[in-house]
Amino acid sequence: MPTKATDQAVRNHRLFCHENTSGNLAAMSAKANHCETMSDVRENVDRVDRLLVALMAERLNYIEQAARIKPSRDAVRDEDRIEDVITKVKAQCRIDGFDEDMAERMWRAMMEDFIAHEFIKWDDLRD
Ligand SMILES: O=C(O)C(=O)C[C@]1(C(=O)O)C=C[C@@H](O)C=C1
Repeated sequence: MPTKATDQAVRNHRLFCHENTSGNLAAMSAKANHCETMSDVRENVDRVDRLLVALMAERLNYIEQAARIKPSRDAVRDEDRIEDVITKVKAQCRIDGFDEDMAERMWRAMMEDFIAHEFIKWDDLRD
C-alpha cells in the first residue's frame, strides 16, 4: 500500500496537472507544465522534488521491510534483482521519454545507497 505521504504527493500532482485526467501518473509526468518565468520553473521543480522525496521515502520503507524479511545477510545484495530493476526502469524510460543512460546511472547510484541502508537495517534488526 502507498504511504499517506505518497498519496498526498500524487494527489497534489494530479491537482497541478489538471489538464491530464487519465489517472496515469507516467503519462502525467511526461507532460510538463509550460513556464513563462524562472519562478514558474522553480515552483514546478520544487513540486516535483516533493513528489520524488515522498516516493523515495516509500521505496526506502520497502527496503527496510526487505531487511526484515531476508533470511540471510548474503541475500541483501542481489545482483540478478539489480539487473531486473535496471531493465524495468529502462523500459519505463522508453514509455515516458526519459534518457535511458541517465536513468541507469541514477538508479545504479541510488540502489547502492539503498543497499547500504538495507545492510545497516539487516544488522540492526539482528543485534
Ligand atoms: O529486491 C530486493 O531484494 C531489494 O532488497 C531491493 C533492492 C533495490 O534497491 O531495488 C535492494 C537490494 C538488492 O540488491 C536488490 C534490489
